[in-house]
Amino acid sequence: MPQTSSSLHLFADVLARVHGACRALAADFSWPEGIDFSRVVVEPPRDASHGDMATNAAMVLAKEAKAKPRDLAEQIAERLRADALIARVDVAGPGFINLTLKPAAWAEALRTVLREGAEYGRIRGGAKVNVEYVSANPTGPMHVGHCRGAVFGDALASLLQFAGHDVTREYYINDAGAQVDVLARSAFLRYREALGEDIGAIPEGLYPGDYLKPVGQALATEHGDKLLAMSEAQWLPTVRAKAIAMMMDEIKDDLAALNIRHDVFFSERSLIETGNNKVAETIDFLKAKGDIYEGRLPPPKGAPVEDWEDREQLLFRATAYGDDVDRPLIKSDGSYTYFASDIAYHKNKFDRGFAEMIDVWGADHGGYIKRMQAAVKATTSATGSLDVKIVQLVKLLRNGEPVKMSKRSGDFVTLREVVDEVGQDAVRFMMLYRKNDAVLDFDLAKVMEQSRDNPVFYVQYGHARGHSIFRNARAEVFPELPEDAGARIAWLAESAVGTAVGPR
Ligand SMILES: NC(=[NH2+])NCCC[C@H](N)C(=O)O
Repeated sequence: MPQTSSSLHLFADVLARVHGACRALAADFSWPEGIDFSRVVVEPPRDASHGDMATNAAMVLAKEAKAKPRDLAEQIAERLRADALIARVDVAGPGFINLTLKPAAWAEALRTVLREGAEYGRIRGGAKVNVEYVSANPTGPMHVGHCRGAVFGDALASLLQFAGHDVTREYYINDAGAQVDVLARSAFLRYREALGEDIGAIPEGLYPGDYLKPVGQALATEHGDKLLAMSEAQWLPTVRAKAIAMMMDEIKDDLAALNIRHDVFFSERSLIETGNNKVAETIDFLKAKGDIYEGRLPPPKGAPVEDWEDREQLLFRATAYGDDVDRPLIKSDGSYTYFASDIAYHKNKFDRGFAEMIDVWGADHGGYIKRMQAAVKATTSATGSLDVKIVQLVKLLRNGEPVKMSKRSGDFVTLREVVDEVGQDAVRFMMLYRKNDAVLDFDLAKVMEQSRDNPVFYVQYGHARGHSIFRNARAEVFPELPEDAGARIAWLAESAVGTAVGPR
């Protein structure tokens, strides 16, 4: 993505200075060509008393620079000490470098924020980005796990959009696998129930939730008892289509309750339409490139692998693109693997103009990342990129106790139940409260409390306190500080705020 920031972030600025120091050393000491500086980071130090920022530069570059991390750190530190922005440089531990900036650097950063106002953070010349998130299977209402991916993906898309990218929010509907046939059979049972039959307990292996009752009723209204006379092969496509449509309507409603709206809903089934089979096309495309072969997979070494079969089969050469094993494309029953369709799907995104793709997936998809990235590399000749964000599980609690399943869904607590109970804002806030890759505790009782243990309340409290700071400033320090927010920002940008934040 373009990096032409109008207001270089202070951390990015300091990182550029660290890179500069390393590049100068590379020239002076003739380090080998092509050293990868991308692992160098500048972050807040773990302990604030160590300074404003810390960098791992010496630690990650030492090997290639053929120096001891500690010695290299001293050399980098020496150069950074000459930097006008930096007040103090300390080498710590095995070779960390701690930096303290001059107060003027922070004051200038604040002034930039004030000057740019609501435009702060935008870039020029954004890219077309596709963010795929939620993509929950259309087999029932969404649960709290989906909720986290939904909010995270939506916030990420909004952020990219604000920054200046041309963002498309997309949902992949998995409407082609075995699970939607199970959905159809479950709905058919509810249809018989709606016609007055006593269906007894829902058999093992079918979806038990009450949410399929309306589907059964709708089918009965639409078809009367006509479907009863048909064979399963005859009624299944009709029942499946109806059930999927009704599930998707429900999912869209649930998402709307969180103020989430996707631009594109992409059907997996549309990829394998007769006469327009994108999966077959993609397989041919990869075959022509030499990325597909007939072969046998070695038995998995560690834990059992779900799709391993000891047979000669069609394989994608994923190992040529960074994956651990080659991957099956066609199952023993002749149908495509989930992965085969997904390759065609991502190729389709690329063909629609999205070289930048981001997928937000649930915690159970961790093992699937490498193969999908390999496929994107292969189908786009490495001109497209796929970034995958995994969202970890949410532990739903009430006063510290795990919340049990709900009746409506048959097993899980639905997203709707949670939103209805605590409201959209609290849900959205809590879903972003921890990093996406850390497990999250979400206590339904706590988010309603008026206490400092409740982060939702605490942020609102912080907002109120922020206003009282301006009120006090006006009363005691700057009587001329405007009350109107816009005028206040303009005044602060022009004022001697540098002296106000610096040491006196
Ligand atoms: N392109 C993808 N594979 N997206 C993720 C799909 C997630 C899948 N439907 C699930 O519910 O687990």
